[in-house]
Amino acid sequence: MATFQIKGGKPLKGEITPQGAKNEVLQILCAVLLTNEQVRIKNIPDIRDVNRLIEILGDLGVKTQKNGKGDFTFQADDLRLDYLRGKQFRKDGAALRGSIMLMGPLLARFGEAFMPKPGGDKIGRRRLDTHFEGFFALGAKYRFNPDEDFYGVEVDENGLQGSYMLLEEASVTGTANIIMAAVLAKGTTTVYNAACEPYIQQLCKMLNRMGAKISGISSNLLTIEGVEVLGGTEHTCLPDMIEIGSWIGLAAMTKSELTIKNVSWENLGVIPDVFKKLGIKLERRDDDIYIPAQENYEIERFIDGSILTISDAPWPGFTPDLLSIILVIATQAKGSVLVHQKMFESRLFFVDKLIEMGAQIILCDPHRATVIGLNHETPLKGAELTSPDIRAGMSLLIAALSAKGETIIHNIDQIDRGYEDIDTRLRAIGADIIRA
Ligand SMILES: CC(=O)N[C@H]1[C@@H](OP(=O)(O)OP(=O)(O)OC[C@H]2O[C@@H](n3ccc(=O)[nH]c3=O)[C@H](O)[C@@H]2O)O[C@H](CO)[C@@H](O)[C@@H]1O
Ligand SMILES: C=C(OP(=O)(O)O)C(=O)O
Repeated sequence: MATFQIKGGKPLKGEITPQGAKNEVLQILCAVLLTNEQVRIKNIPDIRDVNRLIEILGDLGVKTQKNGKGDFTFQADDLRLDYLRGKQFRKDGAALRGSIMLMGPLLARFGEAFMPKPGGDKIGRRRLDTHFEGFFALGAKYRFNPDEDFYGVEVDENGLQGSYMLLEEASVTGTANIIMAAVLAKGTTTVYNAACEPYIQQLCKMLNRMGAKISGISSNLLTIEGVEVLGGTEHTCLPDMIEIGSWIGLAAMTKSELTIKNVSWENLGVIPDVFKKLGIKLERRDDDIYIPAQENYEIERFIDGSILTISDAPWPGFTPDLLSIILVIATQAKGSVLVHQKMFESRLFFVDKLIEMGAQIILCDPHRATVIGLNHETPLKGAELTSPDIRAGMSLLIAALSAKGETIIHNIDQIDRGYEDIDTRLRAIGADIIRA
């Protein structure tokens, strides 16, 4: 398995263009199944999870044509649905989280859908109740008694029927699945407590261009009037906000001057402000983020003087996918912060590795860690580490680039799952990193 060898402590400098958004493109790719016409998608990142989903679509019979870098045309006009019942799909589908979103479009268009228990990061329990409760509200039933590893749902000859649903939680992939099922259902579906991340907004806008009738986009109350058929379209994915946050963190930790190009500011929500609360200076320059080289950054306190807490929440709250990055940056800030990861149970355990590198962190419980910043007075020191999940992996990479000495990171497949060509892009701005 590949590793990264990093010699840290060097300031970096230059421009970075963020890749297309992983979690958006996974939804958008599944939506190509909703029409037999061509769908062209641009700004697709060349990362492992996305490439796997494109392969699954190909095995399912979707015609795939590459027009250029990150630019593909798909056509789902002649599918091999038996692939979904075979052993190969059990293996392929289980390799990533995003494949669960094949279910909604398949159910809507073909009346049945199968799915192995999806993969993705091992960051605690990742239940699927919202997805299934949504399908059941639209009239679907289990095709067979679900076992732990394989699910099947179907709908009778009357097809899916629109209905009202109040989701138990604002699940991102769950909401995407329900929307993709409901666009072809008979009648009107109302989804309250819907997730409303830019990923979901983008999906809804694309579906409307295909002929769907979705209103309430960007709110948590969606109204979807079912239509009989959807047509082709073109779609361009947003820049990846999680990658943008990762670059901000990297700049601060390594005292680097970076410009992040074309970030789509209006889709970043609270992300820039949360980094500013850690004392990081960043400027809006047109649609870019400019981060000057900074010797220090000081964590703010709450107005009453108490220690700052940064926690995750469904959009427009702060995304859980950036908390690991926040945690690593805080290790070299001036001041203290409590990082509270409310959604996932096992995402903070990687702090052990940062502690090994010399960070001052107290893991209070699986959801909360207090970080006492070193104010760049004592650098982290190089270590041999294994990347446990995609965002912890990127955080360790950032720690390594700021650290004194050499760090080796194993299991970098986890990082490649979500960050395109990361070592080449880092070398281009001056990092000393080798893939071995
Ligand atoms: C492929 C993809 O798009 N993955 C993202 C998606 O995963 P995914 O869609 O799997 O995550 P969900 O939104 O379903 O839920 C994530 C976790 O948060 C909990 N939860 C969720 C909503 C809520 O209101 N309260 C609550 O506690 C869930 O129980 C679960 O443990 O959204 C997550 C939450 O932003 C991100 O971390 C993942 O990167
Ligand atoms: C948790 C993540 O991904 P996935 O849902 O694909 O595991 C992530 O992108 O941070």
